[in-house]
Amino acid sequence: MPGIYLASQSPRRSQLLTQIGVAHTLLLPDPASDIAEDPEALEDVLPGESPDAYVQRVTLRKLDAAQQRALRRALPPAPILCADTTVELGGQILGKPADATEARTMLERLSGSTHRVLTAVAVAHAGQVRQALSVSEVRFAPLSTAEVRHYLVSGEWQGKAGGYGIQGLAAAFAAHISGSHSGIMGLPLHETWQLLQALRWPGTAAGVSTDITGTAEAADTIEATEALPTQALS
Ligand SMILES: Cc1cn([C@H]2C[C@H](O)[C@@H](COP(=O)(O)OP(=O)(O)OP(=O)(O)O)O2)c(=O)[nH]c1=O
Repeated sequence: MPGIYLASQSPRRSQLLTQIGVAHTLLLPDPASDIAEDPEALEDVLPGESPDAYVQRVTLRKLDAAQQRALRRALPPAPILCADTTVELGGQILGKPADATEARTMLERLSGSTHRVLTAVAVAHAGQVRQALSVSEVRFAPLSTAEVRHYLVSGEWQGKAGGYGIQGLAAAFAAHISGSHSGIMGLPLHETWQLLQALRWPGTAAGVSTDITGTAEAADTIEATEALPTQALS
């Protein structure tokens, strides 16, 4: 069963895709042209841009860079999937903290309040681009100084939008969540599955068919994962 291309350096996104049985190959930037094609270099928020518009724009930039990468490498055609996650508090975007001091500031701001986690996912295939936006709300309990310090020492804030990962220690801080748990982690699985189904891609055909039972569907998708183990194309 053919796989899709996942253009993401985030191991979580690959794990989440595997969780729903979508075989995939990583399509990562060339180390030599990292800066030229790295859309994060173009991640500045535009004047007046809303967080929702921002996260979708960045995702489409990532997708565009990934499509060019696939063309340059003359890869066999298959859907290319990208995503971007950002945290929004009081209309302000909280990206990935650069260091522990910035992570502390973010955690102190998130403490005792509700923020939104936005994850945009986009897929390109056969001249079509489809995109979805997952919006979740997370309410953090008031955090003590000791809790913040302990969290900073764990290092789990690194590389995470808003300075925390819901899949780790910070789960203890989340008093209430509404939306998509996988979306908060970086890849909203329901929306992703819907996008892939809309393409009628064979790797997700089990989900497209209407005459397949739940058991057969699960067997199909497991087979698909095993048939093409995840590998990096860097
Ligand atoms: C809020 C939150 C974010 N995150 C992560 C998801 C994303 O990996 C990261 C936000 O960074 P992104 O820029 O979305 O993604 P990335 O740089 O890790 O990977 P790539 O651009 O190559 O796809 O924050 C969690 O893992 N858990 C959480 O609870």
